[in-house]
Amino acid sequence: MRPATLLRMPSTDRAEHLVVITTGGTVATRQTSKGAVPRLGGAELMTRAAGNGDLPLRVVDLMSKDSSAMSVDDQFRIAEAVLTALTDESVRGVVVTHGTDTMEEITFLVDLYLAGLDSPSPVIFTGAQFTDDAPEPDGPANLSAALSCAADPSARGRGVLVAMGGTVWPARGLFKISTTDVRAFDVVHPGLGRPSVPRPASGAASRVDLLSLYPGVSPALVAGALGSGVAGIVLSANGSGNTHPDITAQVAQATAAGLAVVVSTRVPYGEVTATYGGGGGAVDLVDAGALVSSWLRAPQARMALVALLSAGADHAEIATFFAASGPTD
Ligand SMILES: NC(=O)C[C@H](N)C(=O)O
Repeated sequence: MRPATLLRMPSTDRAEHLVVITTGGTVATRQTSKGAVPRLGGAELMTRAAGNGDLPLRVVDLMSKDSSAMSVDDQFRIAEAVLTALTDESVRGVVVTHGTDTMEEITFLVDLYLAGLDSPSPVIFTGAQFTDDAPEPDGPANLSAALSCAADPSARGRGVLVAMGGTVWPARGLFKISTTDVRAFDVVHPGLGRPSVPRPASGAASRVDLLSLYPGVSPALVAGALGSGVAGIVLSANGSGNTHPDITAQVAQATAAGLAVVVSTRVPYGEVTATYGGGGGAVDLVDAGALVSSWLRAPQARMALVALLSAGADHAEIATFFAASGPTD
């Protein structure tokens, strides 16, 4: 494989190239006496990668963070960097290196905005499960695969993709399935719709909480969120969107106060449909004013709600978005 070449051209006279945006994550991580932390910048990462063919690379070292430590502002900065890169006509594709812990959120957020653009250029995220100084780091192969994918004409127009562990996944429906396996991800369904959301003028304007529900959960969980100034709540409920009746009463209070409440599930696969009643079923939650996210799991449903509320979407527009996020076939 040919080693990566870094672009050294003035910005006014650029040849076709790929942009690599680095953000940290295990792919850039080394062991220290205080645990593994991101240490490598883009130039060092590129010495380990190939696969970009004849296309030179322009590297943007945007941040160096573990993905679990990202703020929503960081996530919007990453989205902005990708979308800005795509405005340059000489950019054939964008690769983003990122931690795997919250890969499902960032790839989904970027795809929400990419879906509203007229840009077929591939946007490929990648990362690693093993640190750069591990005996067999997976980062170099993943990075090379991401560069190949970004340079591959067949990746054009497919939205944000994730290349890792020898597989390429779409962003919509993605979730992390293993803390250690190189096959780190799966999707709830391979062909989900890609409704877009308008970009807000200045990043995320709305805070959304994600609450995990379980037998015996305290209704104070929802009450606490309601009193904390959030604009929306996503419930990671049980089964096909069910919970305890005490939660339903709190949801009714939250929706009456103007909050958007969206029901998802902690179950990885299958459709969430309002089927059960009994006080805490999804039928009751919908009666209490909640919306159902039939396919997007809680982390991506939360990101959707952050973007929708930041764009000023109302209840009907939020419902339309989730209805359009199911399988297209
Ligand atoms: N494999 C990884 O990248 C995990 C790391 N904690 C991160 O998300 O940044």
